[in-house]
Amino acid sequence: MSDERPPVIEESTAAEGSPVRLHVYDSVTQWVWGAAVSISSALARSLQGKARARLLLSGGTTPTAVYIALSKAPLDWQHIDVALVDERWLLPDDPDSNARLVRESLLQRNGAAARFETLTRPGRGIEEAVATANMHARQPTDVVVLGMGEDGHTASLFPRMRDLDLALDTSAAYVAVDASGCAGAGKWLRRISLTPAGLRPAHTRLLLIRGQKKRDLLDRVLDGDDPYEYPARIAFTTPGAPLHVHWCP
Ligand SMILES: O=C(O)[C@H](O)[C@@H](O)[C@H](O)[C@H](O)COP(=O)(O)O
Repeated sequence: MSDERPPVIEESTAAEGSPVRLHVYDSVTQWVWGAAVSISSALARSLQGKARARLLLSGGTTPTAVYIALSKAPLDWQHIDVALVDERWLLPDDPDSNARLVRESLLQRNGAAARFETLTRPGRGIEEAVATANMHARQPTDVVVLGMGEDGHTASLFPRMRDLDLALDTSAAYVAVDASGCAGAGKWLRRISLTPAGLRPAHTRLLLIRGQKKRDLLDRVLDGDDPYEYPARIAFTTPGAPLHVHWCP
């Protein structure tokens, strides 16, 4: 654990070099639009320099409104590849799958033109699904949108999860995980998750959180660097782009 907290700057015009930049909004509406504009600007910047941009999205309850707002952005969506940060071991049309959430929120309106890669497919075993995800992950990732659970998990990396060390240390972008015994995983114990190695190449990293509980948790998460205590720490301890945290009460 480090003694020093990473510097946090509570405004969007943060100084260069800070590993964590906190964007604070007064209302949910401002948060939704602020986060959506940040994601769409990052994608537009990426598309200025190359033919395709790649966006990785988390599930959970928090980001839906942001994905709906983002789906209205006037982007060159047919040149954007959308994939998932993590997935429960469910078929993509399952109401509890992250694929379904992204399909119903982002892949609508302008966003309907994006190319979407699910992490699961009918008839495919979990190791095969992970191998395919790792093959897709060879394409450069531009933007990663993370969430954080109340136990300090991010993606599907849960505190005290079996084989968390392997997931944290692997050079693979995705791994299959077994979250047995992790209350934060709910009833979805088998999952596929992005790893720090998968996060590392992204040019833009965002963490979307809301509410006082998550803000207090964020303070604890930022007050150290041990990912075994709070796996969400990989969001700012993994070398690479700074982490933009978008928060509102
Ligand atoms: O599929 C998942 O479970 C997510 O990708 C997960 O990592 C999510 O981001 C957090 O659990 C936060 O979820 P909430 O927004 O619901 O708190």
